[in-house]
Amino acid sequence: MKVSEILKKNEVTISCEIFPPKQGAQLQNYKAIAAEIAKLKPAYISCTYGATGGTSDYTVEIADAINSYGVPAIAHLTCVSSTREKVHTVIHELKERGIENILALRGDIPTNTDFPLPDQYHHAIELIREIKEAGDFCIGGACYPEGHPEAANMNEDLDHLKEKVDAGCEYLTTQMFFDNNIYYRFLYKALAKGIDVPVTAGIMPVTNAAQVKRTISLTGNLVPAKFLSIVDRFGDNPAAMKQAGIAYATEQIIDLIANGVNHIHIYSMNKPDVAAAIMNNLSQIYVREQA
Ligand SMILES: NC(=O)C1=CN([C@@H]2O[C@H](COP(=O)(O)OP(=O)(O)OC[C@H]3O[C@@H](n4cnc5c(N)ncnc54)[C@H](O)[C@@H]3O)[C@@H](O)[C@H]2O)C=CC1
Ligand SMILES: Nc1nc(=O)c2c([nH]1)NC[C@@H]1CN(c3ccc(C(=O)N[C@@H](CCC(=O)O)C(=O)O)cc3)CN21
Repeated sequence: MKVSEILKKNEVTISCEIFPPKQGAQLQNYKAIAAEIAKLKPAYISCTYGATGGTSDYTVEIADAINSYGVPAIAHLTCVSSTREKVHTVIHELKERGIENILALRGDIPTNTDFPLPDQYHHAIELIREIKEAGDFCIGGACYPEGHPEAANMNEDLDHLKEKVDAGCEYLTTQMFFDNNIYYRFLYKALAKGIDVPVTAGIMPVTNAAQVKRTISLTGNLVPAKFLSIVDRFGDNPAAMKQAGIAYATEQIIDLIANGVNHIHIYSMNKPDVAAAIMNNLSQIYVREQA
């Protein structure tokens, strides 16, 4: 099923995100993680492409497995560290396997190579246009409520975002944020630019202290004082930090839904227990059909 169809319904959706195995890791274990998250009945599950050391070779496999568990899959696809040939091969594989949803991304710029390489991709929009040409996919894009760290300013970043939507992005998913006001302000600015596709709110449950550093380096964001005091107080007590991180994410989600935001994307990242705890906290708020 296309994610654009799911997001059209006037109801709350909660989705999850996982990453593929690193080279040499057991694919079967990652499929088992996907199956566990699928049991929670999220609206869809997305699988990253080469992020965090996971290898892009397995994204198609994992997306296929997600679909087989009865949950719509989104395969991420990044282009900046890839050749056109490789990208077209992956698009072809996705089509063959009946994977209808692609999150079209530029991707993080590798630190060990020169950028830009001649004759290669520079921005997500080039990938969006090529996917659109290649078949009947539902295409999503990324957006940055605090501005992309490489963007000169928010205004320019939003102009590029509008171009991505005009090129065929049917929905957008946000970079993680820890203060909902940042998301609300972003929605107003995006609307003012004429960006009127659904913008799913990306929530990252930070359940250990090491993730805080990782998150700041991924996003270039500041984290609010309220969040930092949680890390300060509970960072070296893993069980307490996990509980506090789950509560923080739950509270963010409840505030979003209470204020009319229907679509929440949890960066659950291969932690079925964390995804389950949040879903359980929302059991009367996000009610799904029983199997
Ligand atoms: N590997 C994965 O699965 C995921 C990766 N990401 C990350 O998101 C980040 C960037 O990806 P996207 O948002 O897809 O990139 P993008 O190409 O849309 O934007 C990246 C930067 O380039 C600027 N830009 C965009 N189009 C432009 C144009 N035509 N001319 C000049 N400047 C332009 C933007 O304002 C922004 O600063 C990366 O850091 C990526 O790795 C995000 C989610 C998942
Ligand atoms: N700049 C950027 N690059 C990305 O790849 C990316 C984003 N932003 N934002 C949205 C999602 C979120 N991503 C994430 C989020 C969290 C972890 C994370 O916490 N990783 C852990 C565990 C990794 C492992 O077990 O291998 C880590 O410590 O790195 C990784 C990728 C990938 N995506």
